[in-house]
Amino acid sequence: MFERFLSTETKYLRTSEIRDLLKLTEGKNVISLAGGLPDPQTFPVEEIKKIADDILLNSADKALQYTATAGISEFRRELVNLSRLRGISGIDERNVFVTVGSQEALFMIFNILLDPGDNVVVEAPTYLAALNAMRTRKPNFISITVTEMGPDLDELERKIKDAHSNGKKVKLMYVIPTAQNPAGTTMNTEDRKRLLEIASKYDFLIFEDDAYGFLVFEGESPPPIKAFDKEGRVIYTSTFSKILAPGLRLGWVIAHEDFIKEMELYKQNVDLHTPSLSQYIAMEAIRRGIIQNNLPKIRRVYKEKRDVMLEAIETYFPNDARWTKPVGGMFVFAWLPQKIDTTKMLEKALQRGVAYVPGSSFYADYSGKNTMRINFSFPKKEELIEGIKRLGDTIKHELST
Ligand SMILES: Cc1ncc(COP(=O)(O)O)c(CN)c1O
Ligand SMILES: O=C(O)/C=C/CC(=O)O
Repeated sequence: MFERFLSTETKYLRTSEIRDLLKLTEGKNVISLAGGLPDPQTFPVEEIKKIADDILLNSADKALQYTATAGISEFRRELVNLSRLRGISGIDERNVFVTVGSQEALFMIFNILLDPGDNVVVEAPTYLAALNAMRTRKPNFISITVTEMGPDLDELERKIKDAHSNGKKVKLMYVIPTAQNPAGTTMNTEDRKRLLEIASKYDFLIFEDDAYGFLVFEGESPPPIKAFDKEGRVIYTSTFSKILAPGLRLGWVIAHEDFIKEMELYKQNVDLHTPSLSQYIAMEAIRRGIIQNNLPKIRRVYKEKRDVMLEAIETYFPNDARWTKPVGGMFVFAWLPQKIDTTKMLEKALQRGVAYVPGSSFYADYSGKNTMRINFSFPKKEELIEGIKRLGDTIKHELST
């Protein structure tokens, strides 16, 4: 009925397999290894309740009111402090912008920057909801292979030189340097600095998505690329979804103040401002040290769950499968024998009571047909084992047909 009335951009929208699977498996007897849901045991429920009570007692007139588009000033100042914990310094509140989850930041930033045909570098694989947000802008994707060390920078430099020799300029690179979604990879500091040098040499922007920056549970979490950015070339985003609660729908951007002004102009037309109450809750959670004090527990829970999943994969997956060993984040990415199409196999897995995200959605060109992303943060440990067993049985049956 509405097809003929839809805008061109709307026709480019693609569904999120993650969101669809959340809907499909909700309330069903299926062990979901699909969505990257935080473990509810990591939510500081009592502390949030106390904060909400205090806010509504002392600041209801502001916390329930319209507030500034860029974010509440006091909160933006607290975000400067939280970002300092991640190693980002030399900024003030004029460089900080608050969004409805970092997903809103993704959508806004791509819409502010990208024109049809712009050359955009992405990792292969990368976060599928970022690809979907970019697709409506109809860019030209340049995909860079993700190795165990993160994006292959030799391949990157080669492809950029090639683009330049053909008169093509690269607009930006979208990169997840720490505990990457879906691959789980983490770039070392040397490669982060090298990537920034390449961006400066060829004059393109870096969009650094640091959604899991606080969730490295093995070794140190290297400083974000933004920490080395002296030119204002890096647009940095992060989120409270993994360190406080995703239902608060809170993310933030750190960028040159001129870009923040562009975001303010854009967001006035989207939703006026980010929910005031959520901002007040997160601000108090930072001030009271609740986030900082909860991080060790979150990291311990996810490291233990990662170990349970990796052990189960070793036991139940076929020998010719391979998979990542993430040092942080919430996911393992697996490559299965070439004959398997994980998108086609999903229905059979669901019938056996397990869900995962087919890997091809994480590739700009929908390649990776034999790959899958499996989540370890949400299911209980015993469900992780049973889910991987069901998945292993599904794969072995697929291989036998
Ligand atoms: C890499 C990445 N970026 C952004 C997001 C969006 O998260 P949110 O909107 O909850 O901040 C996610 C959520 N899983 C993610 O994995
Ligand atoms: O699983 C992911 O990567 C994203 C989770 C957020 C969502 O539920 O869409």
